[in-house]
Amino acid sequence: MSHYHRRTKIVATVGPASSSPEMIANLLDEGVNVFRLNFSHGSAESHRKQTEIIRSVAKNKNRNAAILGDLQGPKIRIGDLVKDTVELINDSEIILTIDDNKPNSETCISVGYKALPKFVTKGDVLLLDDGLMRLEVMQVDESDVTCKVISGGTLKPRKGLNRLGGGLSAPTITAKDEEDLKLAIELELDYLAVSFPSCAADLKPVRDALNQANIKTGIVSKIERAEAVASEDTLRALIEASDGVMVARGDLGVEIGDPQLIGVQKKIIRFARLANKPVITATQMMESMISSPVPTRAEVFDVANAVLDGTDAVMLSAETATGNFPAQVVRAMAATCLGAEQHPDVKITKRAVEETFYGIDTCIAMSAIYAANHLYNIGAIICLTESGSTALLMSRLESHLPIYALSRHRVTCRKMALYRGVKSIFYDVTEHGHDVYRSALETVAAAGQLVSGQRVVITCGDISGSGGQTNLVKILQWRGSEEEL
Ligand SMILES: Nc1ncnc2c1ncn2[C@@H]1O[C@H](COP(=O)(O)OP(=O)(O)OP(=O)(O)O)[C@@H](O)[C@H]1O
Ligand SMILES: CC(=O)C(=O)O
Ligand SMILES: [K+]
Ligand SMILES: [Mg+2]
Repeated sequence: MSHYHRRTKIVATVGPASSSPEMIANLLDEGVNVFRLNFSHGSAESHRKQTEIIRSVAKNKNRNAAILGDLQGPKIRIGDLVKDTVELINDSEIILTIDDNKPNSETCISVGYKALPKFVTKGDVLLLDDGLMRLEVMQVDESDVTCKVISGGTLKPRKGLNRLGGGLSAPTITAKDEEDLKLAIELELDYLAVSFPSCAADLKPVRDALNQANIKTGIVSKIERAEAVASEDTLRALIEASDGVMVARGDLGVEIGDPQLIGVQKKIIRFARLANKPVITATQMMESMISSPVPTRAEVFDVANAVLDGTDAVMLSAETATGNFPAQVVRAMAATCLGAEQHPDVKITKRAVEETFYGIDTCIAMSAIYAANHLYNIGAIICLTESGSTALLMSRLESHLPIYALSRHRVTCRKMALYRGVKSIFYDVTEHGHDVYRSALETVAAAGQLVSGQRVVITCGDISGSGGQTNLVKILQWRGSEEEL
């Protein structure tokens, strides 16, 4: 009965194509673990309603799905255009202006970001619409930036503007973000993504607000600015100050260039795992499935590559928010993850062999994975966890075995939905008295995991239920529910 489970988690952005209870149910059935609400789109009321729908559908299905809110952040966008679309012709000249009194035309486009002329200089390359169009800065004066079109195309209103190499800075938390932060706290979202932080200090307003509200929402830092990856120390400190990170390839790719992004993705994932933080790989993973029922082979390999890099989760954006095939893309992604996870490199860990552990819980978590990976006839790893930290530590090491994380806190169960290889089950340890091990094994067996005779590695604290730290690892044999242990 023991079967292989997908370890890599799937984050799906909810939008007009996926907002109904029926579609949320479909997406859960196809394997979505985390739903993303993008605060760049939709009203507070729509996000409130969506949160309610996701929670009630997940509850009916007895699924621990997390919700991730994604702040808009200081994304620099062009303003409205003189027409629905404007053609940018190669080698022609256009002006980006911050002067609100200047009339828009096909060659004069307004930009709300007032610091633009201060931050760009002659020779800079500016990218529009996630890099689809390219401009070179020819001349800068007080309110106008005159550019030559290097690579033209059809421009739509309110598209993003980036500078190659980064450096277009604005405060990380905008007035809109402050409102959305309040909403995230009101809704007690499981995770909140902060857009465009350039260093650890940028997270402080969000961290302070969450602490003040005394809620467990985890901060996910979106790595999408050249500055955040310019130095390894900055990147490490940013990851350390976060509860998780996202490789936000849409903006990061246009700032540093796709050829650089290949190595940077691997580095961010490696640093996150070493810092014991979960990591999401995002954007254009199966982009063609917005309008096609099957992914391209290149997309399948891009998703697989992120899995082999060690990502906890892969993310879908417009594919599920506005695409024509939301359920099919989740199915294709799930199948791809399962395929990639067959690679021997991600089944056994080589990490930590020469590391010194400073915490007892870290040592227990690492020992449990090593024991499980090397023990004959083992069916599962089980951890009893209050905050989920043991499950997170365990999932930083590669294994082919499922980590069953049993917690009596609903919020812990939901947050663990993001961790690679972890299956969370709601289980109130305080109701099981002296028979905790047996009931824990029965719980996992009921989930369909264990075959009689298989061994199980289980970790817990000696005073489970009081929040005491994990200090015990035990190996037990499952002999079926009718017999004695
Ligand atoms: N809630 C929503 N309502 C309407 N459209 C949405 C919604 N969420 C996403 N979309 C659409 O899906 C596209 C891709 O989704 P995504 O979340 O990546 O948006 P984005 O604006 O590119 O992201 P970001 O805000 O991170 O820059 C968006 O450009 C938008 O057109
Ligand atoms: C997700 C996002 O914001 C990006 O990829 O840029
Ligand atoms: K956003
Ligand atoms: Mg972005």
